[in-house]
Amino acid sequence: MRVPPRIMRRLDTLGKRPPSGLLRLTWRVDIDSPLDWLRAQPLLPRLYWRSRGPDAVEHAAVGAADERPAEDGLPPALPACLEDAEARYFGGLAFDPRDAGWQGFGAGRFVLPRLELVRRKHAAELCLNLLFDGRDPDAELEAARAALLALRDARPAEPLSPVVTGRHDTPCRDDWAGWVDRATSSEEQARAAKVVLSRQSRLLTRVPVDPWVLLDAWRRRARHCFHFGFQFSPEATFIGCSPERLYRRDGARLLSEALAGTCRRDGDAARDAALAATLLADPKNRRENQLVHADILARLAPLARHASLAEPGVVRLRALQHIRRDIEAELHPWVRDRHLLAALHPTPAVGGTPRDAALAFIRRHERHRRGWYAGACGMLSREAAELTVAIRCALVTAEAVSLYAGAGIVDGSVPDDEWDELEAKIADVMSLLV
Ligand SMILES: C=C(O[C@@H]1C=C(C(=O)O)C=C[C@H]1O)C(=O)O
Ligand SMILES: [Mg+2]
Repeated sequence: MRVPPRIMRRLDTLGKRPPSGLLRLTWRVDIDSPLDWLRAQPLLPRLYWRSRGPDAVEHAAVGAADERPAEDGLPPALPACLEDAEARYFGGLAFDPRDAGWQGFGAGRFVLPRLELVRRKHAAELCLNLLFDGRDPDAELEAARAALLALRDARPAEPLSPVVTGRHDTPCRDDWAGWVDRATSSEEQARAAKVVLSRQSRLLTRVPVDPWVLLDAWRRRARHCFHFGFQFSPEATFIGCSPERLYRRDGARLLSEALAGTCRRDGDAARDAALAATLLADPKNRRENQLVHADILARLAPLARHASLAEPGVVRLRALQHIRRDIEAELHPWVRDRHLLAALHPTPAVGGTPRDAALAFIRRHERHRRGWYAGACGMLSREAAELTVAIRCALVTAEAVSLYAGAGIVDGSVPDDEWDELEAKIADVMSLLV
């Protein structure tokens, strides 16, 4: 891939008198499909992030100019030299702050990419990040040159074909029914009014699935979702299309939401509307949602000057509908993303409430490792941050695609119905693979 000569010349002049802090060198590129570009790049990590909504900007990134592991399951503070910069870190946190995470992913990590491709509606640009924070400036320039040399042209993909040869569910249906009965028993209900239980469906594949090709096909069926992908090693890639925002922060203005409570769609507008009305009136589904917004508002209270809750609405996805209530808050000026993540994650939409009792139930029963499933992932910067709740996702390895789905178990939950809800939540991605 051609890099403008002025960028190379700039690196040469920087060698003579290196600056301090972050330097971003940017140039226009002619790239229509950031995912086709990303899958052609040899450099790791490979990262992809697109926020929700029709005007969202696409980010595809490779390599690391800086990398911050999240210790204690909390996101790292961004380095002081970046406080003024436009630097964007991409990454995520595992679901359980006590879990070491999946192999290669860790409890959490955020990366300032070496190269970031940013695509807005009609234009794309590449940005090279150089960090002069006391490290050897020559080594930094050398790493930047090597990253530029490694750049490859976008490579259009072969379409996906069915590749699944087997499926293993953890838990199986019987164990699931036992857990739901247990979580809804009066004894457990006294401890946790809501526990979100989950399942891993490991789909064995005849040939390795290209995670970026799968994400590209999936995102087209999940238009009103966040789209993400994280690959830190050749062995495993985490991708997903999640409808759920953990939060978006613009300066001190915060948007969050309670997304919980689910029913199917019927392919017909009138029947969809009738199902949505039933959903909004259903006590079990209302309870699932109510426990989420009550917890988010309570946790925001010490961090915000004020916070407000919108009326319930229904989000329509391809095969499902969810109850959603938007939350808006004005944060105190001292609040950082570390505080927000520590307070909000994991919300009762994916953990349960009270948090400790729900996590204890999950740790006691679930045998698969959630890793980054139901974690928080997205983008952090000084000015703004946005994180999605990492649901509707898949971990892609050479031999298998593992899908994850959970359901909020509250008083009134019926094991078979909750199992069907899990099936509906993986239906979109399944239909691309089998
Ligand atoms: C946990 C998941 O989804 C969550 C559970 C929901 C529910 O039980 O109704 C709905 C949306 C999410 O809050 C998942 O998709 O894995
Ligand atoms: Mg539910």
